[in-house]
Amino acid sequence: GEKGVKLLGIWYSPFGHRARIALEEKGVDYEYIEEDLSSKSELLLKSNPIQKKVPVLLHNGKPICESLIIVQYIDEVWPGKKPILPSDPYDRAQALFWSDYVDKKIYESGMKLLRAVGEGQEEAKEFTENLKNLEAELGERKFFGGEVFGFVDIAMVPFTNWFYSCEAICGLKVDEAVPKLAAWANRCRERESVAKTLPDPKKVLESVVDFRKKMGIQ
Ligand SMILES: N[C@@H](CCC(=O)N[C@@H](CSO)C(=O)NCC(=O)O)C(=O)O
Repeated sequence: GEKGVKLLGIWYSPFGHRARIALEEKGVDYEYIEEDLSSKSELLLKSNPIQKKVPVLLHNGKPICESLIIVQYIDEVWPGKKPILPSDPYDRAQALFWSDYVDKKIYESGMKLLRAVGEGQEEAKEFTENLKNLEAELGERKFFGGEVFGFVDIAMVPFTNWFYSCEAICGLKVDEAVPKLAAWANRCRERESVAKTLPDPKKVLESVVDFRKKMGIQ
């Protein structure tokens, strides 16, 4: 296996899951290091002094920060099998557009929903609309990469772990709202790289409930 590959992460972070799924897809041996964000390690502060966030990939002692940049780096350093980003410039641009969409629209509206006070109907509506745009982009394809489980698939699949919490907290039935996207999520979750990386959605719900309690959200 590859010497000197470490990933700093935190168990619940969809951003860290992206990097782990990419490493697993490429068959790269790596050491996973769980971070404690309540008292950040020297290694994290030294490796990512600007953002002080996880994930951080350490490759031969050199840090790479930001999850989508880490995935792109992994794709370039271990090109071998299973390309993650398309080689065609136009397809690449579309992949970067939709992964950015996940980062901005899906993540932010999803977080607003998980933090919603009361029924969260407005937040659920916005989150659902954003999911519908993704579903339209997927269309009838197997993956966002077409036949290939690629960059946008890796960018988005960790956030499907929030669907269970969305239903528990505000009754949003994602598989009814976006059935084709829900089917895509199930296809992805059958992959070993995803199955061994994503935590149990019930455990994620516990941490969301715990977070809401800490924030005094009813
Ligand atoms: N754009 C970045 C986001 C990483 C992030 O928010 N990481 C969080 C943990 S997951 O919610 C984090 O490290 N937070 C620590 C802090 O904000 O102090 C990426 O894609 O890697």
